[in-house]
Amino acid sequence: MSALLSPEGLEQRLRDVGAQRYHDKHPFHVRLHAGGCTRGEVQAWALNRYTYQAHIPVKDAALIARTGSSDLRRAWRQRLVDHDGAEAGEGGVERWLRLCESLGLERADVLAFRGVLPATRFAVDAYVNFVRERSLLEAVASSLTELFSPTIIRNRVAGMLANYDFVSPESLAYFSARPEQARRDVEVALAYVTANARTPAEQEAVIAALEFKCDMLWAMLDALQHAYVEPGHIPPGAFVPEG
Ligand SMILES: O=C(O)c1cc(C(=O)O)c2c(n1)C(=O)C(=O)c1cc(C(=O)O)[nH]c1-2
Repeated sequence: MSALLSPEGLEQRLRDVGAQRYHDKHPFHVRLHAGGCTRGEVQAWALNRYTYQAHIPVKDAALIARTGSSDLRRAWRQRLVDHDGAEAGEGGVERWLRLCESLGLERADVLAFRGVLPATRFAVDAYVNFVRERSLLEAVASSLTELFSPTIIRNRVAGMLANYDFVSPESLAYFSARPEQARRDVEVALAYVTANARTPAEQEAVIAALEFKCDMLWAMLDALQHAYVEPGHIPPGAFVPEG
């Protein structure tokens, strides 16, 4: 039986999970950021990642529906505004669609999830179901990959702007707001987790939830790598790059 960790000790264990398993280390991301991807591979990444983006507010709404705490609902609802916008035509999901369009994808195809890899759908569904079905503590903890997202986003934007002539600061506008939003999201989630994981078993469940989330993000990139890079087996019905 493990000992009860201090809040700082728990945070350190969570940071260790990211250091070992976060998707910044995945070969597909390394290739994407270093300029090694073809335009078709970048399109496939953006198209598949749209599935994740579109379901983030679905899982956040599911989490809000599960809590009896006004404080948690009030803090968490900002995420819905960030992704869905305060008005139609605003917000992160819309900005991700514009990124896809700027890469030459048809908006209607992206919105319909046309050509998305089966493994992307399964991974994203697993995340939404995790947040619906596991304890509220685990659901909150699973968002904590955002501890690590500001660094990968900074590296991605710098790398993609330096290496691809078909990418512009406007096309990457999605990422401008994210580091600050992630910092605020993490503050809420980390405070919740450290206050509510009060037994060694609860702390282990929090750590396992973050491992699950890292695995899910990793699996999405494994699917992209397998389909579009090595060995290049595109599943039936999935997006086929031109040329
Ligand atoms: O670009 C990235 O690598 C990255 C990673 C993550 C993440 O770690 O889950 C998120 C995002 N971006 C992101 O933009 C985002 O809105 C987001 C929400 C969440 C979440 O689990 O609630 N993760 C992430």
